[in-house]
Amino acid sequence: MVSIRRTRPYLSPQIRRLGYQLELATQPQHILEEIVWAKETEVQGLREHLPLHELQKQVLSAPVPQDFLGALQAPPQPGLIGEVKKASPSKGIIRADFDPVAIAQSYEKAGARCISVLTDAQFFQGSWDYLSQIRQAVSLPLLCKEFIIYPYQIYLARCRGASAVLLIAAILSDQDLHYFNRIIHALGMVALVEVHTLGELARVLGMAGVNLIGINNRNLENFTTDLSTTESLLAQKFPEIQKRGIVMVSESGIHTPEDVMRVKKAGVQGILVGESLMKQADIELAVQNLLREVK
Ligand SMILES: O=P(O)(O)OC[C@@H](O)[C@@H](O)c1c[nH]c2ccccc12
Repeated sequence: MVSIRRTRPYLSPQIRRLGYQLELATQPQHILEEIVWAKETEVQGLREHLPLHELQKQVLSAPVPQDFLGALQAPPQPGLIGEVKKASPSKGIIRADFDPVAIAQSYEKAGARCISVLTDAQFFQGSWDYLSQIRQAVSLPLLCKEFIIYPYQIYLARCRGASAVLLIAAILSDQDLHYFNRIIHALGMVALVEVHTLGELARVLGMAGVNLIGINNRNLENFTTDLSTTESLLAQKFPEIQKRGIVMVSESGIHTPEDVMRVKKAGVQGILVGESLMKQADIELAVQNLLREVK
């Protein structure tokens, strides 16, 4: 179970001088905590550059989002969400020769249903600009792959052309998850709510209005991936998920056509794949090969 402290614990020098023995680990305990602490500062900077009320005005003239959910519901399944990913904290640079627009166009040509765009600069070498650039170059629905901790980022995603926004259950309280999901829907988008444990899945299923859930196969503490995460979580909650018609996505660690069939059998309608496609020179060919058993 990964738990995070939403902000960096801070003790002023004056308080420290009082000499109480405060058992406070001031270093981040894992990568997710480190990323979320950095986001706090980043969003503060974004707000200074463009205040929320200005951003909200821009939303009014932004184009209507595409149907992300509909794209994943179309046969044959699972549909591919291809991720535009230059680097990650665990792998470093994944693709040195990185042209986000060209990559997105290859995904579209090869039959991906949606595209995931990493917007985090510090840890994934992504960019908010990639989202707008890709929006102009392809017609597929786009997922904003961000560490959302404020509604501000949701409005920004909508302005930059996203149709879906990632919400990570591990970093949000139930209240924030529910509230952010509602904002995303109110803006005409859909939330991909990401879980990686049974406890998180149960939390999310306890919430009304969730219609798209991603199971992350990556262990967030040691970065290993294991597709049995998708199998085991789905097996334990399948009747409820099916009854509610929730669209399920398997995320991370999908490398081969066999992997694709394995998560299909587990019951997902979509797959989110980055690294294994980004590592290959010809992305179009790589997608066609990955999806060759999907009929
Ligand atoms: O590169 P992979 O193993 O195919 O994984 C893609 C995607 O699932 C992964 O990038 C991801 C899943 N959840 C996230 C949350 C934040 C950043 C990245 C991610």
